[in-house]
Amino acid sequence: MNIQYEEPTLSSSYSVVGSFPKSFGYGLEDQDLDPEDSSPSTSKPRILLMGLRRSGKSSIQKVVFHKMSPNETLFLESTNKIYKDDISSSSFVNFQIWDFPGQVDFFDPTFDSEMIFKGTGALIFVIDAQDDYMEALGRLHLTVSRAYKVNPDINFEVFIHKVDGLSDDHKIETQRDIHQRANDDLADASLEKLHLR
Ligand SMILES: Nc1nc2c(ncn2[C@@H]2O[C@H](COP(=O)(O)OP(=O)(O)OP(=O)(O)O)[C@@H](O)[C@H]2O)c(=O)[nH]1
Repeated sequence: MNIQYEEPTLSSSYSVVGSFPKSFGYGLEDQDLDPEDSSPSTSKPRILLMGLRRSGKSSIQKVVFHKMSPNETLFLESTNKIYKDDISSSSFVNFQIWDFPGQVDFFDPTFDSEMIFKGTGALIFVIDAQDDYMEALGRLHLTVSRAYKVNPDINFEVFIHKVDGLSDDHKIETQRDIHQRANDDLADASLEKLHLR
């Protein structure tokens, strides 16, 4: 099977990720660490990748930072625990990406939201545009409201992913609809101060 990713055509507050840069030239080292570990690396700036199962979180991380070809992402297995990846190509580029499983249960007592969200700079929520995104919107709302409660300084980014199967009109309509619904949900919960980008 051959996946073809097209260039992203939209750029606005809601990021539409339609293709992966071919090479970012980062020399990286994979790590599969326990999130509880207290090594000094855990104090690096941290970006969280969250979203429903199969939305494409690991693919984004592998293609952007590990030069994986988009076709190879077809064979990625589902992530079943938090996968911490050190991105440190120089003293200027030095941060961590935490790739979460799609089925994170925020109500599970072992999910330590304090530890996870306190030290986080940005949370990227990935939405599969080819899927029915209503469930993803519910999950987005739950995720950002939980994270905001712990750390209101987090930058929240919504990536509308897998737009390669959509027409240009459909891309714009999907982006507008997701933007509208996500912000309506926040307004309904009196969380207007929380800004999604
Ligand atoms: N059409 C299309 N498929 C994609 C794209 N990005 C990823 N995929 C496919 O989506 C599927 C799921 O990708 P993953 O990266 O494993 O998704 P995930 O969100 O990490 O999944 P979990 O670990 O289960 O939460 C794979 O078969 C990928 O090849 C894209 O931009 N377009």
